[in-house]
Amino acid sequence: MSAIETNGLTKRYGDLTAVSELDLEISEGEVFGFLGPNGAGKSTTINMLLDFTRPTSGSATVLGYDAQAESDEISQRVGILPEGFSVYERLTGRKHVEFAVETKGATDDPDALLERVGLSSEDGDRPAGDYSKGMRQRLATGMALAGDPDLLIMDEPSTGLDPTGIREMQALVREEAERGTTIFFSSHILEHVEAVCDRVGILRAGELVALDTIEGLRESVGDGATMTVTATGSIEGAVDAVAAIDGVEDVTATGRRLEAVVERPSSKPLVVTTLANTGIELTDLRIQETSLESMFTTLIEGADSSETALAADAGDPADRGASKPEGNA
Ligand SMILES: Nc1ncnc2c1ncn2[C@@H]1O[C@H](COP(=O)(O)OP(=O)(O)OP(=O)(O)O)[C@@H](O)[C@H]1O
Repeated sequence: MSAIETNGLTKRYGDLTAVSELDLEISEGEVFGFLGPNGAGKSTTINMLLDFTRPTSGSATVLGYDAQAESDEISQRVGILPEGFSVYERLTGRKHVEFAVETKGATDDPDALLERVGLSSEDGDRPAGDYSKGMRQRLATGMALAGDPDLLIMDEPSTGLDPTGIREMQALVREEAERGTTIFFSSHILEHVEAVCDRVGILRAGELVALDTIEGLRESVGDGATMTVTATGSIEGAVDAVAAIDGVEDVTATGRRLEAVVERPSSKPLVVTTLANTGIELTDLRIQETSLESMFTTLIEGADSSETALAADAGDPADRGASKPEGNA
């Protein structure tokens, strides 16, 4: 059974197609990164999976249940970290978690859940209105973990977290995945997605423009990594042999140093074996990968464009367009 399956899932708001004919299949236990610039349709997709928004056409199943007809079954088994989570100012953090545990009909120890997300028992005693942005995000994550969900849906989970918080969040995602939880993780912070996701889907203006592992995406986009090798003696005689390798370009050598641009990851080891075959002994090898940012720019905007809303840095979340659940009425 797939954890999430969508077939032709489409949402239109008047003339605007927020999500267009989305076909996705996410396996159980997979950590899936859902990427895209602001307004690409990530939250709208999540809202349809959780039946907060009704699709215009198409269908979706979550944990084998129909997203519309069986949304109650789904909500019992899914932990949700919503975008723009707001707290009940006067209620303590612990009360929030207790509420989440009760809603799930579960028996988790609230303090254990708080501890898992880096909040102490003393933090749990404080009104959540006094929490910092990062603490609120941790609290929301603790609430999402109530009842040991089979699927965690996290909309921009790193919002408001400091670098330590981000590392802890990534560790938590990995831990959950090891326990067999499927994780659907929406973000536009590429590094965070690369750090934890098995596969990524990239949405652009409601359309899925890529679906692969990060490594697979590098392969398909053309990696453009720069390899610099240093040899024990002159390496200039090896330029032609290296330039003849498929996927290797712009080979230059001066003295003991050779530099080449490698378009495909699979060509990198070929550079090393080719040099070894010509009897050259290497003392150093450096690879400067293309930044994730430029790779995603290529995927989203096309190679010629310099403009992209997708950034390596999230910027201020307050600047992002909020998409609130619209309810089913
Ligand atoms: N209730 C609504 N009514 C009208 N348009 C909407 C509504 N909700 C979303 N949209 C539009 O649908 C498109 C997709 O929005 P969505 O919030 O899904 O994007 P997103 O990828 O989650 O963006 P972000 O990264 O900024 O959160 C946007 O153009 C948005 O303005």
